[in-house]
Amino acid sequence: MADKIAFIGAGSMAEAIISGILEMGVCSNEQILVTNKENEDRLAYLKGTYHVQTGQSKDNIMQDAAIVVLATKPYDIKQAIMGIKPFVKPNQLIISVVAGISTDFISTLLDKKVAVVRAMPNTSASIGMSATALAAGEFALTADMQRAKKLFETIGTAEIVAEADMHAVTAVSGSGPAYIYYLVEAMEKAAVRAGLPEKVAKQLIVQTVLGAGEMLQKTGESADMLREKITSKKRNDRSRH
Ligand SMILES: NC(=O)C1=CN([C@@H]2O[C@H](COP(=O)(O)OP(=O)(O)OC[C@H]3O[C@@H](n4cnc5c(N)ncnc54)[C@H](OP(=O)(O)O)[C@@H]3O)[C@@H](O)[C@H]2O)C=CC1
Ligand SMILES: O=C(O)[C@@H]1CCC=N1
Repeated sequence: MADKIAFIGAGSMAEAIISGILEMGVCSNEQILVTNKENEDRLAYLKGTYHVQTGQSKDNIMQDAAIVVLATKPYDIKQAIMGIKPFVKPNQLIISVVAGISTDFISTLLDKKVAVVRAMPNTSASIGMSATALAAGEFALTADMQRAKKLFETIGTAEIVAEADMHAVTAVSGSGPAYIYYLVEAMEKAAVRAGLPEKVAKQLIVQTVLGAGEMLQKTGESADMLREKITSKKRNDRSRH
């Protein structure tokens, strides 16, 4: 894929996708263009770290982009769309990763029959391990969905779902890594409290999380079956199977 990709929003999610697609060699650094609202330090950081093109001119950022990724917080999306609206071209593919914002809302604001795809990746995109769900907007054709799917498959897995399911996806896999990190934080604190050196505790916990994830994937066994193999019953409990 040699398309130029413009990012409207330069936060955690934009960085995770940028880092992932560069790592996977989807496109070159110069083919990634990034803008934000006002934070120049953030753009300088992204330019310095990933050697991507950055700037505040929405016109320049949008000019040759084949794909435009909307990556602002939900409460900023209206202003962000109004900022790029004059520069959106009919052949551009708009991909929004913004939680809770429908493709209809975006299309209505753009007031153009341009393809809009809603995506819900997660921050593991930065290491090529995102679980992404995609939903088609009214003007997104099968070819647009395939293009979006191909892009997100370079940074993990990608599933096409009904747009009505996107709220559930956001809770499950979009926010999913946070549940795991929260669990790890608690395990680390408990391990140190129980006397383990912090470094040893971290190593044991990370490997445990990795191993459990791989067990779920490789054995195909259900989570409750796998859990039961660990949570030994009392000696006289015969309900074990
Ligand atoms: N973080 C995550 O794990 C995931 C996030 N998402 C979704 O991705 C979106 C972005 O989240 P996240 O990256 O965490 O948020 P951040 O707050 O880290 O980044 C938001 C970015 O949007 C920019 N922005 C705000 N207003 C405008 C504007 N008018 N024009 C251009 N850029 C603008 C901000 O710029 P400035 O700093 O200058 O204000 C900032 O760069 C959210 O909608 C979220 O729901 C989806 C999946 C996972
Ligand atoms: O806080 C948010 O907006 C997002 C949704 C998915 C993960 N975090």
